Amino acid sequence: MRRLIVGNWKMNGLRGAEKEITRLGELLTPDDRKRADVVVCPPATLLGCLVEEAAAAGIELGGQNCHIRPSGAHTGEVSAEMLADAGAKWCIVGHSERRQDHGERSALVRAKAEAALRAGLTPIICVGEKPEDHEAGRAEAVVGSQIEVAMPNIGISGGRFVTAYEPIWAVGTGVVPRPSHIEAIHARIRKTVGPDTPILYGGSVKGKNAGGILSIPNVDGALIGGASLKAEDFHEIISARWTDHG
Ligand SMILES: O=C(CO)COP(=O)(O)O
Repeated sequence: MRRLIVGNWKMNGLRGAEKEITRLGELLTPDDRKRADVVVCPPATLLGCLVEEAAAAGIELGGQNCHIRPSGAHTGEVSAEMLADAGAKWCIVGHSERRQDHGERSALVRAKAEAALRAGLTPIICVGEKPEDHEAGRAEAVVGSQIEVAMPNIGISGGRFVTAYEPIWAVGTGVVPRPSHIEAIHARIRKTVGPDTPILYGGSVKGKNAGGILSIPNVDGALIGGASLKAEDFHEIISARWTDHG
């Protein structure tokens, strides 16, 4: 089965980043393209600059966040319509850095996912437990309730969405959960989202561990931070060998 590999550049990238996209396009082999769909989510300021290079490289673009309204008096915000207008096809919502830094809760994340759907974008809904929840053995319960609340109304624009499990203690730390942990949480998410919604894993995915992670049952792709910034590193992940779990 094809995997979905998404790069989240976070607050990184200035003009000139086009060359990373072009380089990635050069690195992707026909076999890579057969095995994976590739999406890059740069800062909103770069979307317009990267559109041509991304199209030439066969890569889709996404936003990293959106407002719940299409337009209006919301200083400093970017709407899903604006992201779509700038060339995005996807939008990350509910990333743990937004939940932590901006107090976003799952009900707001759901409203953002629905706004993305109304704008014709595919939302990538992030969930994941804090270190203290993990240590207390509450990961499954916490993630289960996050996804139950954040899941959009299926009736909106066909309702296609993607989920991403990113345990906060694994984001940017170099620590990766045991495969059995990832498997258990993905199985819990699957129960809520059903068989057709891709579930990505995110948190310290690198070229070296990507094949193993992408071989875990119910891991349909990966959401990558640091290792998506350089085309070579990102390509190492996309070209990793995984085994299908049917
Ligand atoms: O937050 C992430 C992707 O959204 C994961 O970040 P890292 O890959 O840098 O751990």
